[in-house]
Amino acid sequence: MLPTVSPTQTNAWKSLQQHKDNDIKSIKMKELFAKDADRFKKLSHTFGDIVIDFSKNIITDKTLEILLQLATETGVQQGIEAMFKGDKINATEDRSVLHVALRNLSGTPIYSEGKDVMPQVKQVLAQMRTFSNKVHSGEWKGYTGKKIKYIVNIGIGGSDLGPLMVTEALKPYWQDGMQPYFVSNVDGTHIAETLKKVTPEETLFLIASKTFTTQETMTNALTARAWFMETAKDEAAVAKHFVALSTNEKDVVKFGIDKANMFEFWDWVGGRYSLWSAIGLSIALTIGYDNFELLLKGAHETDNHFKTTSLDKNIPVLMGLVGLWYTNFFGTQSEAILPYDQYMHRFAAYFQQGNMESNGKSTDRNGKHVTYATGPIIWGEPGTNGQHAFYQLIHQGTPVIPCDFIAPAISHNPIGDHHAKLLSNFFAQTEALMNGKSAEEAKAELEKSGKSAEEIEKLVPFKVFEGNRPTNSILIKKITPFTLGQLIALYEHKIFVQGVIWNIYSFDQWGVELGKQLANKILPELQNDAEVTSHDSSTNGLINTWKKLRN
Ligand SMILES: O=P(O)(O)OC[C@H]1O[C@H](O)[C@@H](O)[C@@H](O)[C@@H]1O
Repeated sequence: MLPTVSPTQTNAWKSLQQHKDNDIKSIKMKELFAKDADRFKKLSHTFGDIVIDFSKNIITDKTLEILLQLATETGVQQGIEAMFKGDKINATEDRSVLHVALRNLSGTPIYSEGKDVMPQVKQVLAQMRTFSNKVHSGEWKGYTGKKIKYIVNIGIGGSDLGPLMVTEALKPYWQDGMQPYFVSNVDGTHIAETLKKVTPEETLFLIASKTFTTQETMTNALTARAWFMETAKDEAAVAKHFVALSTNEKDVVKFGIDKANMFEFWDWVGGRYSLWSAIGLSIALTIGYDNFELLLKGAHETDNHFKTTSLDKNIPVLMGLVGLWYTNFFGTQSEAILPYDQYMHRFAAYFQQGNMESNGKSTDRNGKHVTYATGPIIWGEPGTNGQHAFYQLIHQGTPVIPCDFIAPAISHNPIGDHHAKLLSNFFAQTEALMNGKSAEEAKAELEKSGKSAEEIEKLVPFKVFEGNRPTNSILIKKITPFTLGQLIALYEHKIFVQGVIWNIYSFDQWGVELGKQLANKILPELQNDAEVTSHDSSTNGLINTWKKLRN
């Protein structure tokens, strides 16, 4: 089970507060670099083809030592063991948390409630392999005998963001002739625009929903089915074009999808951790099953590292601790994820759910309201686009925003000097964020411009960059299915580590459930023109105004 230690009650927490006030408050990272030529060597870690550099953080040896003490005092090691041995660490839903089993291709058993889950995991993987291969070879045919060309994944949240992010990130691995689309929004525009691009004879719809009850997904699925039937006419054709990825066999069958066309997963797979499960079928169909398996293998490599490496060398543990240092001791509220890789343009959006749905909690594992900050706001866009949009605030704004810079060493598109230019920006940004620009430097620069002394004096304050803004740099040899799997799992476990320390439950999402219930309550009130009076005056007013406007 997970420990229930309140982090603020630990000795380490108090030491960290004192350390921040006494040793760190006025420290500048650039001084730390000036003092220690080996800082990069000491604070960067190599994990296969990934190098992660923590050195541009406002940390010293002592900071790390106390942060590690915090991890020990709050039972991070015990938490890791509890997850891997299938304890019901998602206690509010009474479930194990075993996404690590989905990528365990090692042959060792993993247990949930005393039962080895690996046979069923392997069975579904085999089903996914056979199915993907049949689709790619053309053995699986549409109802008119045509080969499947389009994959439309209908799902939302965890049943959408992961496969969407991964298929985009791995576009160079797309199988010839396969085109995936992802429909998530209940806004009819999403499905309507997608259906314009596909043909009923050549499209496979994957209805992806863990619960198979999510309003958006069910609505889009019914619309897709009706659109398909307009052309196909024959109910029997549905079986060739609709498959379900779900834990809920009963509702899948009720929807009209044959049990044989269902790819199962289990309640110990959280939605936002499910891309490794049957939910990844769109990935396997897009990049080929073998590449999907490499993605799993990469993640498994991270799982092994996470499970067996001592805390001081454990990369997800360090990622978690360094992040938490700013959240709890510098009062930062957000973290930016900035991939310098256009293919990874949905990576930040993916971890927005991954992180914010997991650690956006304010009740601790003792049922008490927390007295400290928990999960940060996650956001980000690819570099260099972000540089021309929001980096201004990161450089000179009032909030401090710790950033993760991610870049591949080798581009999939080595055109001219594009990649060197991209990477020059990647390196320059973290350097500039760390060094900043002093008034003297700004003045010296302005003096070269031929401006008058008075003009220079006026401009200097605007040209000053405080610097000392923290960044992690993650350099990856190349974005491949394997390295992407490694990277995603590093972030997943970082979130877990922070959740354990914050003494919260990272694997439920009661905050999302409320919205689902409320929308269902209002829907019937929208079906007629009668005036609505059952809500507050704002909600009534808005509903009644809408009723007038729509006519
Ligand atoms: O796969 P489902 O069951 O359709 O859920 C889709 C999403 O619904 C809610 O928003 C949450 O529970 C998410 O965690 C989940 O990913």
